[in-house]
Amino acid sequence: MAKGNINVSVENIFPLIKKFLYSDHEIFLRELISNGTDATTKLKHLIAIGEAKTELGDAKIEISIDKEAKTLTIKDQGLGMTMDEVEKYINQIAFSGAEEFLEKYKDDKNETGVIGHFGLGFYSAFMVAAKVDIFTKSFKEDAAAHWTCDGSPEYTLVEHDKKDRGTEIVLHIAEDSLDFLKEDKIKGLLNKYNRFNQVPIKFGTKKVNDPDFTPQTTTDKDGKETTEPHKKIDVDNIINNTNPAWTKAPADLSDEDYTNFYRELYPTQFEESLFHIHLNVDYPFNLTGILFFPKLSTSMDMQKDKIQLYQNQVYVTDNVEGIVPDFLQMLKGVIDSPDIPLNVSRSYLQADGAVKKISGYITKKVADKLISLFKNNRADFEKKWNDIKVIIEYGMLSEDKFFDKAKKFALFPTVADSYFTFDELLEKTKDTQTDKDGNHVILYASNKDAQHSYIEDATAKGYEVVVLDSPIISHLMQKLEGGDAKVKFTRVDSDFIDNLIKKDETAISKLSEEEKTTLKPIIETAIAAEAYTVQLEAMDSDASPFIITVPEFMRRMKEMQASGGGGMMGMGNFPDMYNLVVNTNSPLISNILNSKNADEQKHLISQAFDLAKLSQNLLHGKELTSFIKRSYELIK
Ligand SMILES: Nc1ncnc2c1ncn2[C@@H]1O[C@H](COP(=O)(O)OP(=O)(O)OP(=O)(O)O)[C@@H](O)[C@H]1O
Repeated sequence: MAKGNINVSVENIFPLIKKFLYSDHEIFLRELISNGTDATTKLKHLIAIGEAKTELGDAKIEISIDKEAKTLTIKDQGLGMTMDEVEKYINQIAFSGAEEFLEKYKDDKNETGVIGHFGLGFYSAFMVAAKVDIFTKSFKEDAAAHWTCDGSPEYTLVEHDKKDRGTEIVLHIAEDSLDFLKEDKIKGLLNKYNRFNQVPIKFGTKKVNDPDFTPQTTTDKDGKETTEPHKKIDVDNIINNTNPAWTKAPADLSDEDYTNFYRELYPTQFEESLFHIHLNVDYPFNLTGILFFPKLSTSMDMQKDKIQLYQNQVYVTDNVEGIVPDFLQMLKGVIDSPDIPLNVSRSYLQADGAVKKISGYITKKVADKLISLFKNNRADFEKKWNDIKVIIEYGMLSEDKFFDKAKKFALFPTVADSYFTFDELLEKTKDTQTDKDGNHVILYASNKDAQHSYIEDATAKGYEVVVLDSPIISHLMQKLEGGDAKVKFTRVDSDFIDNLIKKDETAISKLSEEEKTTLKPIIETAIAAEAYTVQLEAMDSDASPFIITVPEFMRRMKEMQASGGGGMMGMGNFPDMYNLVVNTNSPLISNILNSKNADEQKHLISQAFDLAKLSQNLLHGKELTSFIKRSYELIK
């Protein structure tokens, strides 16, 4: 028997391991299963190259709980260890690995940047165990070994009579970690970390129909048929799928396989995805995965279902910040890469060259997929546009390379449900919508219903009005305008129709300059205390007498500030600014001007002003009530 001291340079490493990131205690199971998985795949390799003369058999990893003995056992049928190997791998290598890991992170408890925490390895067992036994038998001829350690730096290592190949790790669960003896707890952990593990994991048994049994159907004297119940048998309860879709070649998968995988990944998500992108690269880094464009939904499940990061089919985290570009974090799916350094802080991750390349590769694959969808089936792409536009618009804003590609397929739907790319839109509108100064004006509405009357005026003139309603659209407009000094986006209600796109013809005003000077203060007084700038304009006599407009520049700056930076500082706090455009050619305005009765004048102005407000959805509360009262009076 060998007794020894694990080479301790940190005074006592075990209390430290125990304290390490309290909430992460559960990772011990993932670490031990990973060791068992490595041991199994290593053996498979040795058999394949003829170095191990044994059969792999139905090698699996078995997890079992003994509530009475208070033990949790992880047993594999991998290559096992000889006595010498235990000495080398567990007492020296594993220990120095754990030591190095703790040295790095012991002062880092609050550093949320550490993701994954891979690398603590075998000694993470001491986060939950008061004592650990290892029983191991190598595939080589040597005798089996029994190593035990109770959390002090002392261990014992003796021969053992274990006959079957592989390693059995028995954790004597500590009093403060008894939770890990509960089946549901272990089931939950296996499902979280290991449901796509490369080697099958058995946890208990389950009852299934006996395949060798055919239930008999008998007919009684009344002719009623009864079928006997199916005979049940106990089989291993294998908790994982060792060949998830992302590990297969895209050519071997049908659309249905992808749909099924989406369901497998997010069992509580009933909405299907819009389309998928299969990632598969082995140079200059290794990465596989499948990303799904979800149907946009506000349900909580959707927020919960994030992209999951795996390393060799072992779950690491669903925080992919830094690895997946920000704008694609709304996607769902899986990324698996052994090349992502996981036990490093996030700031390091973002500076890491390989990780940057991964992020760039993902962006490029997504853009390529979108281009092919757009080219191959434009009608379908148009149908999906509403669900994907926020992601694409966000991407165009945040990644210049993506902007260049997406400009070719980003769509601008019109109020009449036609979909144009930006270039098509410019081409379609360049003749009709270029003003006298050569500015090419793109008219848009943010809400088809609320801006209905303005849209009507614009379409009556033969203008195209596009519907742009994403929260970040004002930033994107700014960016698109930046690309061409002559292109200007203008919302349909930002001015009266003739001013939206100024043409050369000047309308003749029915009112003289003198009449205008008289009219303006009358209106200003009647609408006093309101934040409106009165603007007299000669318009078509059939056009509305009063029109409320919201100047484009001020509104857009406010919107940009509200949706995160980009606007002018402090603009977000400015009150809304409105113009009241008075049509001096409207017969009603002549009536107001010619009325000798001040009360009647005020009455007409209030009624027309309220109607203008109503068409901008600005009439609320007390004002709306008195408008309704006044209107009923009129029809009495
Ligand atoms: N179940 C096992 N079967 C065979 N060898 C094992 C087993 N568990 C651990 N070992 C040996 O002990 C070594 C150290 O294990 P440990 O988990 O501490 O580190 P690691 O697996 O090498 O790396 P990581 O830090 O990524 O876990 C392993 O490299 C392996 O050689």
